[in-house]
Amino acid sequence: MGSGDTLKLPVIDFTDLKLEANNPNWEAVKSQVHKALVEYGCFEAIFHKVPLDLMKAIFGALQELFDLPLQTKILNVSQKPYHGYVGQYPMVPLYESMGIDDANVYEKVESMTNIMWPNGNPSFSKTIQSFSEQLSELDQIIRKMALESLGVENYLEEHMNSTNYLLRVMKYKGPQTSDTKLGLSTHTDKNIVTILCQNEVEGLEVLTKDGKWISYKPSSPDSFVAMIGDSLHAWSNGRFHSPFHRVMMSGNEARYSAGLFSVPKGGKIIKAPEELVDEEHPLLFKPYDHVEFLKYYYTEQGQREQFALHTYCGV
Ligand SMILES: O=C(O)CCC(=O)C(=O)O
Ligand SMILES: [Fe+2]
Repeated sequence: MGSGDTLKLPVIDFTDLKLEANNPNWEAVKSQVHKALVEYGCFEAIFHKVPLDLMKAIFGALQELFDLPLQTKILNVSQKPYHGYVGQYPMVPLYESMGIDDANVYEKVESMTNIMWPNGNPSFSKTIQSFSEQLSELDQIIRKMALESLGVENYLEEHMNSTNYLLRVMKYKGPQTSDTKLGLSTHTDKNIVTILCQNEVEGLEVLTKDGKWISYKPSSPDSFVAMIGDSLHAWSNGRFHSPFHRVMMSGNEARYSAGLFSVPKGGKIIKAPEELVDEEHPLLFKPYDHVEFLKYYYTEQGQREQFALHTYCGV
């Protein structure tokens, strides 16, 4: 499995598409989304709603955040596993990250900001909140198209209301060598949909179903990576793929990235709609609670599993 140079993620243009307004391109883009989610579980989205100065501001804010002393950063703790500060892991020494729960809600962001900066930092809060809010429209467009394309749009409202937004921000130190070093280990995301963006330093790689690594290279300044997580894989009864991916780093420069994760709320049971279960598509996963699954995933056994969800609740 070498890194493929010629392979590329599908690119899908969301220009002028809105959640609430009709657009003649909706159907055509929807079928591209469907195809990409079935074949790759992932694609590059061109989405202009996040202005370039907000993109610049977000990477400035990330630098400011990760420049704080470690004693301060570890004060960002969360009840949910992997939602707080993560870093200083011997397996991935270049990596650190922080989670901001309900990042599209100003008061929620502000309470996290005030832990990091006891005297407040409203411009940080505003940047994080507006970025998350603007980008959440892309998440909602993709999920609407995904459900429509499966013919189960009658579940849309329930599906949308059962999630909240976690913004995870990442810093990967440059390894100070031209050799390639592991930034973040191979994994699948556990949530519904992830939307990623990065500063000018590349490193994200996505594994195809037939075992080839695609190195992601954004084709425009308005590019994001959209990716399916295990929850939507399970909910769609396997129709949509959730791809393995990792981050590989080389060189001197730090890589900053941000991911908007739509995450099932605690207590919500993930269960494939009956319309998606039939003789040809037998049920793949028993209904499960996402937060309970995460607790299992972050145990020692869960961490050793390549397909943790299969072991946890596979039929
Ligand atoms: O930094 C990236 O581009 C990827 C991060 C990632 O895969 C994750 O946080 O789940
Ligand atoms: Fe990921």
